[in-house]
Amino acid sequence: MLNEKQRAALDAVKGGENVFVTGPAGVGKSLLIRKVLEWAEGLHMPVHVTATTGVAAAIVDGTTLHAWGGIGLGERDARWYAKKLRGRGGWAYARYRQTKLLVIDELSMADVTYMAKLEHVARLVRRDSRPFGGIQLMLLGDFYQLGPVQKGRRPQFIFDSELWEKLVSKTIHLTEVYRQADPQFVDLLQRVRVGDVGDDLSQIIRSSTEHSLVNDAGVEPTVLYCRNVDVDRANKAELSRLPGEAAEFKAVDFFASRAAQQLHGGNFTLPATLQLKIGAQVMLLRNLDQDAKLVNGSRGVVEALGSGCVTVRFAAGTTRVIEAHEQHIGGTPQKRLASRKQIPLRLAYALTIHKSQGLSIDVLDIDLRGCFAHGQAYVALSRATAFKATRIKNFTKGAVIVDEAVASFYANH
Ligand SMILES: Nc1ncnc2c1ncn2[C@@H]1O[C@H](COP(=O)(O)OP(=O)(O)OP(=O)(O)O)[C@@H](O)[C@H]1O
Repeated sequence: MLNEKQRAALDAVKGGENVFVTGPAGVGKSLLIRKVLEWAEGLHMPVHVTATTGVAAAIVDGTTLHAWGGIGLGERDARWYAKKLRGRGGWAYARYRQTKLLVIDELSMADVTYMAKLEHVARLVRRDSRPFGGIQLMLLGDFYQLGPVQKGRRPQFIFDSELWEKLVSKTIHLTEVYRQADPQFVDLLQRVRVGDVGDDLSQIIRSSTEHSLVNDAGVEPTVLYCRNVDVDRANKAELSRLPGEAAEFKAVDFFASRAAQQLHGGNFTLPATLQLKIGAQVMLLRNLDQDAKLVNGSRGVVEALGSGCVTVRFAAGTTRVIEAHEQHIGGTPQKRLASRKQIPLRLAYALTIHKSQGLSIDVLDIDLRGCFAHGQAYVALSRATAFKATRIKNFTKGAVIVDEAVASFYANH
């Protein structure tokens, strides 16, 4: 059952508004997307669900916004893309023409320049001068979570651009947090979210290092790190500790052209090579069975290795044979543009905080050493479902970084 604010958001979408749905982590933004889809399916309304990153897209069973847009990184002039899309006809063109409602999840990570280019291309392709060429938008995200990745620079948030007023006609704040049941933990997270971390709170957070994390069905907690190097090191070290030779699964890639390869080759969420041993801790990379709680982010332990399949005992209690899955980027099932076939698993001893945005993680070990980005500590902590099942190492007040622009956006909206 949707709560009042979730219903208001759904009604605003039904009423044709360009809605921005925001609020803390775990308030049901992703759930709302599923409700919008159910409504739109009943009307046979063409809706496209996208997210700003591949990981976030997999959580809501959508594609990346880049795959929807079909303009690569958008480095050229909007007119050039519009001409090319029109001239080629094809699916990218049809997507622009047919989409009535475009859902964009994890908007906080949207790149402003890219979004402005996409909006302009949509107007040109659809020959419609309204914002986004008249495509209705449902935008979701929390700007207190991670922002766009811009090396060495302060992130530029989309709400700070001229585009914002054009894109959003209504903002709805969801406030009821569902991911965590304990009100004290919810309050702790709210304070970390806005950077209100005093000595009292720091002490409580540091006391979490004494929590003994219970293993659910023999699955070790996943450690969230700030940096890729720490994640790779931890995953390799843990795998090498297991006895025996690792089995290697190589992905089978398909690209319709060299351009498709250059554009999409690095965008798959499935790994190019996957090394596993019996006993290895893994994470599922696709939504396999919602009812059995086998979703993107579900963790388990490898029980058996077959040829082209892996048996995993999941923390939720189920054991499943996981077979290769084909991930498509761009194109359509009839006309592939880029695809990768691979077992949808990755080693899950460790994960970067950036890759965890959007996930719920039941038993969580966090190492905040080297925290460098706005929202990073909050994203890590808010993945947890219970404080007692969370351990936070290397916490300092300095790890909680809040961009002033975000604070003033929420003060004014
Ligand atoms: N109205 C509701 N009643 C009961 N449970 C709900 C409701 N809305 C959401 N939930 C549950 O709360 C949990 C968190 O929801 P969801 O993942 O959609 O949050 P989110 O806002 O997208 O989080 P994040 O910002 O971290 O991506 C999910 O398990 C979801 O099923």
